[in-house]
Amino acid sequence: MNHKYTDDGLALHTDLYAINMAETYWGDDLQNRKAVFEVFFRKMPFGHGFAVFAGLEKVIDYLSQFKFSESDITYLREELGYQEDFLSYLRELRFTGTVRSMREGELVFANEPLLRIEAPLPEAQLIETAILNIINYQTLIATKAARIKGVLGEEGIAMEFGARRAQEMDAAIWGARAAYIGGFEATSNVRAGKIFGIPVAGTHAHAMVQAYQDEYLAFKKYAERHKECTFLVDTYDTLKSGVPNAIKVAKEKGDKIHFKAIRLDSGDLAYLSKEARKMLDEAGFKNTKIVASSDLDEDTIMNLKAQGAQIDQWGIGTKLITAFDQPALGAVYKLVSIENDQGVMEDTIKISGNPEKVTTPGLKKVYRILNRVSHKSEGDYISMENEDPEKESPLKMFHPVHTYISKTITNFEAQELHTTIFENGNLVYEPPQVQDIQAFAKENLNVLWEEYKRTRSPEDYPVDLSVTCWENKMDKIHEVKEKVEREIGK
Ligand SMILES: Nc1ncnc2c1ncn2[C@@H]1O[C@H](COP(=O)(O)OP(=O)(O)OP(=O)(O)O)[C@@H](O)[C@H]1O
Ligand SMILES: O=P(O)(O)OC[C@H]1O[C@H](OP(=O)(O)OP(=O)(O)O)[C@H](O)[C@@H]1O
Ligand SMILES: O=C(O)c1cccnc1
Repeated sequence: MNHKYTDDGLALHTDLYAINMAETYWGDDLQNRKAVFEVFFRKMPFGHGFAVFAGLEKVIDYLSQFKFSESDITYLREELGYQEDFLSYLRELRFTGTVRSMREGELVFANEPLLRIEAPLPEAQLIETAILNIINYQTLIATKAARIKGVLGEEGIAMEFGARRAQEMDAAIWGARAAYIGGFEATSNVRAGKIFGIPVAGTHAHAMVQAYQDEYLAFKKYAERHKECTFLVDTYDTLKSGVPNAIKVAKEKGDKIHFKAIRLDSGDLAYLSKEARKMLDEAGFKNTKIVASSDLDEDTIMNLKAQGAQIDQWGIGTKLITAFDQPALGAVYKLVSIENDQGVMEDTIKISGNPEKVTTPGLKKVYRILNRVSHKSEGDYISMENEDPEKESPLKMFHPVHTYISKTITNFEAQELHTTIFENGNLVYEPPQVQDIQAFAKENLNVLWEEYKRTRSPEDYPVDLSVTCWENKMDKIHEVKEKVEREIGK
């Protein structure tokens, strides 16, 4: 650790190039030039049919506190050689922009703006890394949790057990919250419980049985101090020793304890759970539940359910908290509009050989098109800022790349998905409690057809552009191409 500078702020939680770009703009007197950036991802994570947006609360904290501290300024001066006049500018810098965003728990899809940031150019540039860092991780984990919960259904209780395997402490904390947003019932992470007010749950480890070197004694001692008892039964031999010892202690203690559950953490979880269930039932403990853990994910859970495993509660760590099968969401932050020398906003575009990677220029809005008859979503619709899809009936929806895929909607409601979070630097949004966010995410699932919710090969959910938005994009592509040709010809 470099003890020369205190770590007392988050403004330096950025990539060096952002500071160098900010310096370039400032040096060119562009520090008040308005810019608009959008955050979006290009591919659905885990091949899932929907993603669950999370991270906004942390983005709000970050932007509210955005400020270079004196030690940040000293570091930039002494170690990186930035000049005094630029440092004076940075010292005074606060976030003064306007942010429109999806709400946490919203169902989101590839290629639609999750957040829109309108701010003076250097400010907007400096905050890119932190915003992506937050949204990429939390949305990924909330989506993975929703995917796992989708396989478990209402009756399968999901507990987040990942703190020890998470990519560092912040990931454990915010991952626990994201998992809760995605539908998990509890976390084993006590600090996350304290910070966010989410339910905490847990059992005990093999170490306790090893410490007593006697399984019966370990369970008995635990039961002397705890009314609620879940015994881990696989330290020596699940069926010959673990389950019988748990039953023995529960019988001896009678009403003094609540024999809540046993936990299985190794071996054939399907077989062991079925056998353990029989033993518990025969001993009169029909209400005692079975918890399973051990490298679980949605595939293993599906498999175990198909085998008739008698598991009521699921402890899920590594594969959830590290988003094991897809460790990055890949959300990006792209400039869509910039003020010109005359003070007029001009749309910008980033061209790519891959048509799916060409950005969509301009200030836009995102709507969910709800069919008034089925009450299901027809897809999301991205329009230019000044358009109102409800004024268009019938509404033409078409695939933005394969334009021949189209449909016409008549009886619909267009629900705008973005909410204003900051207005000229002022926070105008009150973040909801995480319980309400979880309920909101669950409720949102009602508008999706089942075809988008299945774990394997879900249908592609439509994210379409309005005709005006699409034409604007095509015009911009031609404009940029012509300009490049002209430059080459010179
Ligand atoms: N019946 C089953 N069907 C499919 N997968 C299962 C079944 N039972 C267990 N599994 C999964 O198989 C893997 C078993 O891993 P492994 O054999 O490495 O360890 P283990 O049995 O848990 O023992 P230990 O923890 O002592 O290494 C885990 O991912 C577990 O979730
Ligand atoms: O398998 P995961 O999905 O990551 O779930 C968390 C794992 O953490 C614990 O194991 P660990 O070996 O760390 O400790 P223990 O002694 O409690 O089993 C627990 O028993 C689970 O197996
Ligand atoms: O409470 C448990 O059983 C637990 C918690 C974290 C990791 N593994 C298990």
